[in-house]
Parts: sequence; C-alpha cells; structure tokens
Amino acid sequence: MFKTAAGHIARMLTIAGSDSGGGAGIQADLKTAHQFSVYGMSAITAITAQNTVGVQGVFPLSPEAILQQLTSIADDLGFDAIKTGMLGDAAAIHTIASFLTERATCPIVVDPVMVAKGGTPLLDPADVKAVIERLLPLATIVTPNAPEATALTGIDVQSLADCKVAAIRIAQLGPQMIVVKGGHIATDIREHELAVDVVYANGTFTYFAAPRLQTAKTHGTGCTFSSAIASCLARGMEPLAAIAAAKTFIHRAIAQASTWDVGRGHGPTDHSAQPVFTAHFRPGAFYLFDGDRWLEENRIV
Ligand SMILES: Nc1ncnc2c1ncn2[C@@H]1O[C@H](COP(=O)(O)OP(=O)(O)O)[C@@H](O)[C@H]1O
Ligand SMILES: Cc1ncc(COP(=O)(O)OP(=O)(O)O)c(N)n1
Repeated sequence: MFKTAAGHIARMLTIAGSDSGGGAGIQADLKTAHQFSVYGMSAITAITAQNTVGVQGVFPLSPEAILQQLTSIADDLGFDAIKTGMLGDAAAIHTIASFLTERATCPIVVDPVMVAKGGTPLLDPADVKAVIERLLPLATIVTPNAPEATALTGIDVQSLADCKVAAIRIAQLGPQMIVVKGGHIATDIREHELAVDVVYANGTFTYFAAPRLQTAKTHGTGCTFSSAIASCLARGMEPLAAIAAAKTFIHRAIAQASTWDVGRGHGPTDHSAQPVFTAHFRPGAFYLFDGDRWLEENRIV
C-alpha cells in the first residue's frame, strides 16, 4: 500500500451505489483504489440489481443509513480523498453535503452520475438541483460525461467546442476543476478517432486524449475514472497528474477487457490494468496517450 507524505497508508472513501454486476459503482471504485495501492472504504447510498445488460432494480438507502456509515468511517479510519458517485435522491445529497462540509478537509471528486449506460435513470432529473447547489461548490474536481454536462448546464453537449462552453458554465457553479469526459463525444482529429477529456481550471483548458477503443466493454468507465482520480489525489498527486494517470488506467482497463467474455452486454473493464504515472503536465497543453506514454501535441482545439 502507498504511504502518503505524512507517513500513513493513503485512504480513499467512495460514497456511491452498489452494482451487483461488479463493473460500476462501489465495486469498481474499491477495485480501482486497490490497484492504485490505496486503502478503499465505502458508504453505500443505494443497492442496484444490475448486470451488463441493464439495471433491473434500484433500492435506495435512507439518509440515516448513509450518514451512519459516513460517521463510522470518519470517527475511526479517516480519508485522504473522497469520491461521490450515484447518490439516490435529494434527501441523500443534502445529508452527504452536510457531512462533507462538517468533516471533510481532503480533496473531493464529484462524479455526477445520472443515467446508466443502458438508459436507466439513477438520479431523478428534479434532484439535479441538489447536486448543483450542494455538491458542486464542495468539489475539487467534477467529472461529468456529455449528457451530465448537458443536465448541469442546459447546453446540448455534442462536440469538443460544446464541452468547453459547458465547462466554463460549470466552473461558475463552484468546483475548482472540471473534466468533461469524451466517452460520448465523436472526435475525429487527423483521421484518428479519439476520446478527448477536456479539463478546465483557472481560465485554462488542458486536453487528455487517447485513441477511441472500438469495444462495448465500457460498463463503469466513469466510476472507474473518477475513483482513479480520487485514489491519485489520496496519494498526494497534483490534480492534472491525477487526471492523466486515471486516463491511462481507464484506457488500458477498456483495452484489456476487450476480449473478455464477462456478461452478454456492455461488459466491465479490467481493473487489474497498470496506470502510467507521469509527474508534470503543463496547463493549456494537449496530451495524447499512445498506450505507453503521454505525448504533448501542438494542436489548436
Ligand atoms: N471507447 C473508448 N475508448 C477509449 N476511452 C474511452 C472510451 N469510452 C470512454 N472512454 C474514456 O473513459 C472515461 C469515462 O468516460 P465516459 O465513458 O464518457 O464516462 P461515463 O461512463 O460516465 O459515461 C473517459 O476518460 C473517456 O475518455
Ligand atoms: C451503482 C452504479 N453507479 C454508477 C453507475 C454508472 O456508472 P458509469 O461509470 O457512468 O458507467 P455506465 O453506466 O456508463 O456503464 C452504474 N451503472 N451503477
């Protein structure tokens, strides 16, 4: 396990839903933390009956049950970074936000989970207001995909240009850094189809791109990516380096699972992938991951 500069084992807490299929939710988050040599803990917000084909049932936990888990963890184990995923409803969001305000001094990664890949809603659209008003102001990094960026801003996010406009709008809601993920955005740059994640902070855009992998093994990519970022922050890494390492991890995790026969639908990714750690990234640059290392490219986006 990784030891922080303070000399203790790095700890990451995920506040998220359970995915019985093991590819998304807390299962993905804890597998990811382990792969980053970070000690993982969980406060479960809801139990889903779910597999690679779809979501068959959602059973939210009460705000009391969520708060008791959080309190048990805070009273004894502590945390160096927190990630939030599927949260259930507005009442749960208010409880979690109050807890974070009172007891969390560490970085917080907010993955504003709203809809599962098959289309099942995991958050009532009426409860998006609670995410905006209570959670986003607490976020060190927020990681919406394109539809989530649309729900947060009202902007129809379909292109890289839309990602940039949405990121600026989301920054006005309070998070320190925004990553609009490119999994849902078709981006052809010089005949290569790329998955480009757009990062915005302090008025500057930085881009992390990788070749788009042609596979359906993408169940839980957002959960895995955000928990990888949180795990890196728990280790004490700088935010851009954390996002870059998470991007290398999810890229390899998707690639390695492409030949798997786990489930009949959108299969899970391979959480035994090895991340690439790179110390320094220049804000404002465009980086392309070639599967082994980051290349800084001269691109106008
Ligand atoms: N087919 C793919 N090939 C390569 N990277 C991908 C692919 N799909 C998603 N990603 C990456 O996985 C991460 C999660 O993105 P995304 O799939 O948009 O999130 P979500 O699961 O929340 O919808 C991002 O870094 C994105 O660029
Ligand atoms: C319990 C649970 N939480 C979150 C999700 C959505 O996860 P995500 O990483 O966005 O993956 P896909 O739904 O896109 O596969 C989930 N399905 N279940």
